[in-house]
Amino acid sequence: MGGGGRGGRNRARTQRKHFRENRENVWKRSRHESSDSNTNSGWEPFATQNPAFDEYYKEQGIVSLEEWDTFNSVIRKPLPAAFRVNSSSQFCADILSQLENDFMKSLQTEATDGGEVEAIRPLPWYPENLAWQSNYSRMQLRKNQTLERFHEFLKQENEIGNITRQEAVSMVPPLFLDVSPDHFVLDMCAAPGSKTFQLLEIIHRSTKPGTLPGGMVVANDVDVKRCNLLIHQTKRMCTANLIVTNHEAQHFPGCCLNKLSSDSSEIGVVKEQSMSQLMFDRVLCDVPCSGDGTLRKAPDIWRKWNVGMGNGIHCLQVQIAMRGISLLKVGGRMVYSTCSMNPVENEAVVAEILRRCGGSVELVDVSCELPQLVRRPGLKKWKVRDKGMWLASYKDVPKFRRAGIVPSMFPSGQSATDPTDNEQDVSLGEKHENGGDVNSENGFQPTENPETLEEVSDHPLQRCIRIVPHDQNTGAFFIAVLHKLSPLPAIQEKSVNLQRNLHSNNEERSEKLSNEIIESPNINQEDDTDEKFPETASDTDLVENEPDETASEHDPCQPCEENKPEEVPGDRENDPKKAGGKRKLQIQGKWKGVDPVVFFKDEATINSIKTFYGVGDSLVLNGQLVTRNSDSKHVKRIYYISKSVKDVLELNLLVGQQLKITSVGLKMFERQTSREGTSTSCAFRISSEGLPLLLPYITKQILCASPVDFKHLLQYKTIRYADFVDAEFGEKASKLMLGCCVVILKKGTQASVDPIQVDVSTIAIGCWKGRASLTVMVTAIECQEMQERLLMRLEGVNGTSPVENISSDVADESKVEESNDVEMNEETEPVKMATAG
Ligand SMILES: C[S@@+](CC[C@H](N)C(=O)[O-])C[C@H]1O[C@@H](n2cnc3c(N)ncnc32)[C@H](O)[C@@H]1O
Repeated sequence: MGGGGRGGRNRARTQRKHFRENRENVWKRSRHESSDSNTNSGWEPFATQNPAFDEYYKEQGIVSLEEWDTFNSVIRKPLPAAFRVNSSSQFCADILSQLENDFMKSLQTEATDGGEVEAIRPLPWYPENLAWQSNYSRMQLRKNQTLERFHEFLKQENEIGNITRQEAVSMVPPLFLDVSPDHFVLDMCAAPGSKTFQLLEIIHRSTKPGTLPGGMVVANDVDVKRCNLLIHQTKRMCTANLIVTNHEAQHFPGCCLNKLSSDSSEIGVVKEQSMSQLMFDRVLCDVPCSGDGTLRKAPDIWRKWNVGMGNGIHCLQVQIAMRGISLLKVGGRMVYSTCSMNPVENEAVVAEILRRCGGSVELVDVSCELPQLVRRPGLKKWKVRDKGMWLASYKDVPKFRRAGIVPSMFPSGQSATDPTDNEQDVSLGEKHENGGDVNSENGFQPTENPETLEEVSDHPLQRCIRIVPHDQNTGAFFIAVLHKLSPLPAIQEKSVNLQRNLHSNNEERSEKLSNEIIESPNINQEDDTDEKFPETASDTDLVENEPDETASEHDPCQPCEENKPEEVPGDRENDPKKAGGKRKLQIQGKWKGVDPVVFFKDEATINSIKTFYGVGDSLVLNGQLVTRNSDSKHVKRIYYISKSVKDVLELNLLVGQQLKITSVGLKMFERQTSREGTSTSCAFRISSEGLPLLLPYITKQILCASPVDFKHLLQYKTIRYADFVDAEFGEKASKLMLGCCVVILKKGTQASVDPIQVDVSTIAIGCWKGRASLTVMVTAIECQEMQERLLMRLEGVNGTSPVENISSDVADESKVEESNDVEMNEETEPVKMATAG
């Protein structure tokens, strides 16, 4: 528990609108143009012709000419809908059983009339049958009435966080990352967050109730609005092991603690710092790209596609990947991936990483991993196209184009000024085929005829993975797995030192900061998810961009990318010296646009919470609670963070808040008020996200209800004490303290007097104990979900439907109170109370 599918709250509607606009749903715009939703024919609402695309990819040989027609027809068909069951959800087994025993059969009969094609099936390469693909596109699911029940199921479970809808091939990179629950993982370009969610599922996969994994995920994206999408997406996971940051990935801070700062007690945060540098066991580098692998999902790309898209983003991709490698621990694994088919964005970037890293990084042969995933080897030769010309080597690039077309785009990666320089890297490629073994003895020789002589890389690029749409009815994807064998070469070290100096400067600044201020979420609900072709972005909020340790002064990629540190004009508050003193910083935090968050250490409040709910010392609260308000008397929400996140936040403080954190922590407590007044002893209620983690530690304000009474609570939301079927339960409830309490569903033979025991199957809800009645405090959708799950479990036990009996037990519905005596007082995230009826 603590991580696992209970979110999807009040922002869902706004965010859904947001999602409707994005690439996932782009086929939908064509509704008026297409009348047939049940077949794949008649699905060409967008112009899906682009001669430049055909010419480019035919020449690059990404598929053989014999396959071209099949490839060409499949990429014009809508993408089948795919989704994944959240392995850390409490209801994972129930959902899998529902898919296998109900939907697999019923959809087959209803939708395909017993036809041969499976309506839904598990993806054979995904572990434990967790990922599924339907034979229908998302739009078909929406429009076809016979599929309505299944569509509703997908929507509800997705909103709750029990499943995640995600393109099948997009699930591949996190699998190759080989993540363990104790890993520190960096997701460099993370929004909108489908892979982050998947990483969190893996991190949380074997977590026991009331515990948290040792690892954590830092999910970063340069785009603030997309960060908000990411935050919304990952909220469904209810995790305390995530930090969301907002940086240019190529300048992601290293948070390197120099000696001065580790000895310093002036900022008084931690004397014994467990980390001295932010390094990761795993890095996911799912970079911005031209996105032509998603043509089936986003047919608008047909119209926009041109060769400049891949060429224009190559350098940024190299820089992000190199920053990723530099933040990777020795022995760690990094996955580089794109949803593009273009070798300039794929193999060329991987080859450049290998060149820059010397022998310190190897491209891993993963042919034995996920054996059921159909994949093709990476290319060893390709060409670059620019301004209507095919270029076989850098030498062919006209001088005036050399700012945009750089050597690393070519298989040799060489500028070819000195043929002897190239001996190690390239060979004559006339006779070589992509993916085959290459003899590199010949060395590179400039040629006058690029049509006949091609460069061929001698890096083992065949170890890269290409997934093409017609192999297993998916989108296209590119994946390369890299292993860091040793620290990066000396040139990289030089830049690390430079970076350390900058950190010292930061340290001076941090002396000016008050204790414990960290950056915080500033959840901005502006509605814009336009997942357009990502441009080379610059983070204008970033005032202290570090030098890219991987981009040396002679970085040939410099011309196509603005990567100079940018000072925001007039951004005085980011500089303590200019900001008018300490007080201002305390209020605003370091980063423009993000509210300050503080470690919450108000002992009186923490003790009141512990006493009220009977939480003992076995749950560490001290040091692992954060808020967004430095005035502890007016804190409204208190967030819980894992030990791993705490360590990173402390390090971040010590290094002068290099991380611009937009979200952190699991909302655990919220200030409570009621029209009836509240108990004076505790001002905070337990939030529904925090309940699973807290549940095993609660010994007071907790009751066990019979299935009948539990169901009534979900159904009627508010029940007077005298009206519970189990009178003893009603009486016990009436004797609780006024305020928040927890009701758990009694199991089988369990008697009311038995001590409450919690395990993974325990179902619990937060309630409000009023003067005359008990009211549930969960959202309408959660109530609905829980009722359905309960129904299934109870039906499963007896074979009959005890729920029908339960219904008949409702002697007098008029007894059920309509009123809701709880008043939610939160500013931005009021829990929408389920209302009776
Ligand atoms: C392919 S998408 C990532 C998809 C994401 N990994 C997922 O699975 O949901 C690329 C992302 O990179 C972000 N991006 C673009 N330039 C960036 C940069 N310089 N640093 C960090 N992120 C960047 C974009 O905002 C976009 O969200």
